[in-house]
Amino acid sequence: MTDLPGIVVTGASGRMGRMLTEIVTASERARLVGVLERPGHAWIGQDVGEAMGGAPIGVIVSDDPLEQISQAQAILDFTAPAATVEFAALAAQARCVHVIGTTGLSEEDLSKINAAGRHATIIRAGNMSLGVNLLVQLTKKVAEALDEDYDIEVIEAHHNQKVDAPSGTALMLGQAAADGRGVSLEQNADRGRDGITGARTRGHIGFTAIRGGDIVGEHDVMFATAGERIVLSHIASDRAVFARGALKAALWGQGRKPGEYDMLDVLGLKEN
Ligand SMILES: NC(=O)C1=CN([C@@H]2O[C@H](COP(=O)(O)OP(=O)(O)OC[C@H]3O[C@@H](n4cnc5c(N)ncnc54)[C@H](OP(=O)(O)O)[C@@H]3O)[C@@H](O)[C@H]2O)C=CC1
Ligand SMILES: O=C(O)C1=N[C@H](C(=O)O)C[C@H](O)C1
Repeated sequence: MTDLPGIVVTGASGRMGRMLTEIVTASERARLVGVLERPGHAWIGQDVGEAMGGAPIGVIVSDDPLEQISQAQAILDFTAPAATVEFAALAAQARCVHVIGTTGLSEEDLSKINAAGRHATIIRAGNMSLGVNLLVQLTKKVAEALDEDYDIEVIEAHHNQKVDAPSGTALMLGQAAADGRGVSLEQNADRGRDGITGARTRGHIGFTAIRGGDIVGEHDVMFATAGERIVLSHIASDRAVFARGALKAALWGQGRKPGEYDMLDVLGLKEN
């Protein structure tokens, strides 16, 4: 029992933090050794099971990331960019696995995470579900097969509390489309249309973000041309798909050398 990898969940009271805490607690392949929230949070010092409205599980919510991470084999981190950069540095110190689901990371954040990857095993993806990672590979293949007569549009929908747009998943799908086409996403992305925009630029990859209610996460990649449209689609209806993917990544990362990996590595979907 005690040789199971010890997992710390960050942002425990968040939508994903709660789901991750439940999934790790129920797992027979890992043990929950710590949960984190920010200093001053109402949950600090409480048993996380009770804080979530259930029975105690013997894990107390802490605001001390250094102490928690130093006793763990992996951190599951779905929080916010500033927190994730801090946790990556601590994961590097502790030489452990850092599974990053946080989206909305800036180039500066990414370069700090990359530096942490010299000592930590970092697995980062804007979406940890099997379905979306398959969709990424399908998008690349369809984009490879079609020319610029097909306009590519990525449409995403999320709940009304989401703070970043386009979603991390939409950016993964846009990147896959750009890779399939052999072009740079930065130079071809069309991320905000408003007013007299002029006609669509041939070859651009468009992004549209819908925010409403409690939508968990929906993504379409549309290839539209005169007379027909192909739409590749994914709907997440339960956050458990992300949490299960994150735990799978943490287990896959055990004993893996430091560096940066993604879910395609974990799921064996990466093409050479
Ligand atoms: N890759 C994937 O598969 C998925 C990624 N995500 C991403 O995960 C992130 C979180 O999403 P979601 O759970 O919906 O967001 P929530 O806002 O519900 O949860 C985020 C949690 O992180 C906490 N937090 C922020 N800073 C710190 C800190 N310094 N120390 C400890 N805890 C901290 C927040 O606390 P407080 O409320 O006090 O700020 C909050 O509890 C987003 O970036 C989202 O896009 C979501 C789902 C799937
Ligand atoms: O914030 C969310 O909720 C989600 N975020 C991720 C993203 O930005 O793509 C993944 C999922 O779609 C849910």
